Amino acid sequence: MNSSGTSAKSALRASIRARRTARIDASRADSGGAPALYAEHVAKLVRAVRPAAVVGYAALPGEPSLDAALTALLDSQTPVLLPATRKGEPLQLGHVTGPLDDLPRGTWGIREPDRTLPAPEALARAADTAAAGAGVGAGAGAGAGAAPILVLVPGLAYDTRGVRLGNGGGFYDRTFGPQGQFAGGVADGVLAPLRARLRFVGVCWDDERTDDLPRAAWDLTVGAVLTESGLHRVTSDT
Ligand SMILES: Nc1ncnc2c1ncn2[C@@H]1O[C@H](COP(=O)(O)OP(=O)(O)OP(=O)(O)O)[C@@H](O)[C@H]1O
Repeated sequence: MNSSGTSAKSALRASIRARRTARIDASRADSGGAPALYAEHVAKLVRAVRPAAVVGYAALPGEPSLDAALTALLDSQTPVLLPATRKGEPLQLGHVTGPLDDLPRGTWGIREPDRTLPAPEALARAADTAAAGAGVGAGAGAGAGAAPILVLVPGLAYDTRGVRLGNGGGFYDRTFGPQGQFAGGVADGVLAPLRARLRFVGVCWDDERTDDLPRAAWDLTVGAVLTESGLHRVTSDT
């Protein structure tokens, strides 16, 4: 991506962050039904996808909150993992075992699980645990028919092709993007089957869906975008 793409991204981030700040102020007056809407849409998605595990995120003020959605998944015994960030590194992931509000706050005040692993390892274990529970036999490469892993990806904006504008740290790109931790040759016997199970769904607000975002070679794209109004398929795979 050229420097005009980079500055276009920065300008867009600034305007979306300003709108999110205004949203926080507005929601103080109106307690808002958005978390319930996201919970409803996530529940519907989970019923359709039947994932072995769901990777969520613990929202900061202004971001769409998945707290109600993830709490409902935990109540129904669906394994939920949350990310932990370390500057300049791919995401780590850890299982949530108790109430989201009990989680310690890590970098940038984000609630993070205290026991985490690199994402490939964490997801391979989650997949194995789910397979053992279903009596299918362990192995991240449990191959065709293995249950997907749903990854709910927070974004400042998504375009109609599923291109994402993140917060600028590159965490999701380093982990799941085309040049990230899961990238590798087709001959990669461990990562390839695990990667094939990942289903990326972006999460943002309706007014953050846009026609065309600048896209860098490393940017993660998603297969659908979830907003307060529901699930939106992307137009084509990029
Ligand atoms: N696979 C990778 N390895 C190393 N650095 C990477 C990789 N992918 C992205 N980056 C770096 O991350 C930085 C941020 O990228 P970008 O602006 O696309 O982030 P973002 O998608 O908005 O952020 P985030 O995923 O944290 O929300 C860039 O400087 C980029 O070089």
